[in-house]
Amino acid sequence: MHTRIKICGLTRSEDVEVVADAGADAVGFVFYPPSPRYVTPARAAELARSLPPFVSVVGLFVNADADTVRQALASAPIHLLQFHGDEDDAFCRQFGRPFIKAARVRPGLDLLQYAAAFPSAQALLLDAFVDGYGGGGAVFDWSLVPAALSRTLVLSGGLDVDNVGEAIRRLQPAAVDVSSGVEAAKGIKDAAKVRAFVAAARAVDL
Ligand SMILES: O=C(O)c1ccccc1NCC(=O)[C@H](O)[C@H](O)COP(=O)(O)O
Repeated sequence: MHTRIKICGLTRSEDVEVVADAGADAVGFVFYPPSPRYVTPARAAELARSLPPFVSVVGLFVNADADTVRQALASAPIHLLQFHGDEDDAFCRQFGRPFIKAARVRPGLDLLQYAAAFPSAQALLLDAFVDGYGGGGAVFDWSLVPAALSRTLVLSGGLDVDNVGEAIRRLQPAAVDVSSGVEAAKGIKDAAKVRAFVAAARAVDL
């Protein structure tokens, strides 16, 4: 099984190069202005020029209006949309692009019901429930993920070099996603942490 790796919240071209060189499968750009990792779509387009072919670009939104999403799609080479707020399936699918929907996991959230509400999603991204919607560096209780959840999953939330292997072994997600765990500061990736995280995730697949 080959677990895909997404590194999210990139803001610098040197970090884009480090992440691609480390072998990540996707990079995420945060189009949510309150985030310290926020970049404009025009900046994301500049950063994406540093990418080699076959590295996916994920555009992340939180409760954006449809025009904002459309303008981003027109301005940057976004391959996959990620909706991380309170969006519903109809809103997410209107752009005619593949999308992943984030669930902010906490006790009491019925993930089977949540998944059923997003039949159009290519995958569900399971993240911790944190202030500011995401990027919190917090791990949620992985035992809250029902074995019956038969959807393509991206595991996220507080992953780092020390727990990503266990995360993959326990939940066998299609992909893992990380931001804080590979940073020196919010939006500033640490090259050694990036490389160590990718190596730890890849080691499980061997
Ligand atoms: O990264 C952010 O700043 C952010 C802000 C608001 C909504 C979502 C955000 N990030 C979404 C991601 O996909 C993160 O990689 C995910 O939440 C995991 O973050 P972390 O726990 O810091 O690894």
